[in-house]
Amino acid sequence: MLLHALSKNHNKVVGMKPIAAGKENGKWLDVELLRTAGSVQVTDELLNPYALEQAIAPHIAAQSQGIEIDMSTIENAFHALGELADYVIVEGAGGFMVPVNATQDTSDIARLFDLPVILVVGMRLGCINHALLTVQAIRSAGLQLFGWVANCIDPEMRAVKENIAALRFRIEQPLLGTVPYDSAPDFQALSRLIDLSGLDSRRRDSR
Ligand SMILES: Nc1ncnc2c1ncn2[C@@H]1O[C@H](COP(=O)(O)OP(=O)(O)OP(=O)(O)O)[C@@H](O)[C@H]1O
Ligand SMILES: C[C@H](N)[C@H](N)CCCCCC(=O)O
Ligand SMILES: [Mg+2]
Repeated sequence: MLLHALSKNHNKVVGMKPIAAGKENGKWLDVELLRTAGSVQVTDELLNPYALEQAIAPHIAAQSQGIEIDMSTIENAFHALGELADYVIVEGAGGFMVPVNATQDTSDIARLFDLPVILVVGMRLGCINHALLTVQAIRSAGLQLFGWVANCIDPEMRAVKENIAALRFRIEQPLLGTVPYDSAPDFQALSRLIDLSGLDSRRRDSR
């Protein structure tokens, strides 16, 4: 949805999944989704430098395959994608502070490139605490939270509106959109719910 939303104003957008853990039917789903949503075709080596077999924490999945995740491999791929596209959206794995090797975690990927962070909050009981802790972690990593997305992953959740309001009140950065529960999403159509106009003003500000 983010890639489709960006494509409206920018020709060349690409997704990156530095580390994918877990195959489904022989494929890494996030990698397939990102490849389809991007407007620039790139190799899997750039889009997804680390494709791990098991759907478990990446440092454990990597270790079980005798692989060590090396940030310089991710860095090279990211820079190569940056040459090919106007925007690269980098998807994390499992959250903001998930270990990728003995000393580094997913927040280090964002730090390596000083990326503005988009926090996707899976709306369910416990998400307020989870989201606010993540906002604090983003700040203490020295990164900028660009905005957040409310993703309605639980069709049974009670007081969804009130929960979103509670987060809006407590998170300074904008809510970029609310994604409804949808078991067969049309990402292109749903992208109308995402507002990334702040990215362009951010670009203007930095000139
Ligand atoms: N809005 C939604 N409506 C219905 N199901 C959803 C929604 N968002 C996510 N899901 C389902 O929840 C599961 C986990 O979602 P998803 O894979 O997008 O999480 P993720 O945060 O990208 O995970 P990872 O960090 O591993 O990439 C998937 O089965 C997905 O289909
Ligand atoms: C496999 C899964 N979909 C994610 N890619 C990895 C989740 C790792 C979570 C690690 C943890 O916080 O305990
Ligand atoms: Mg994902």
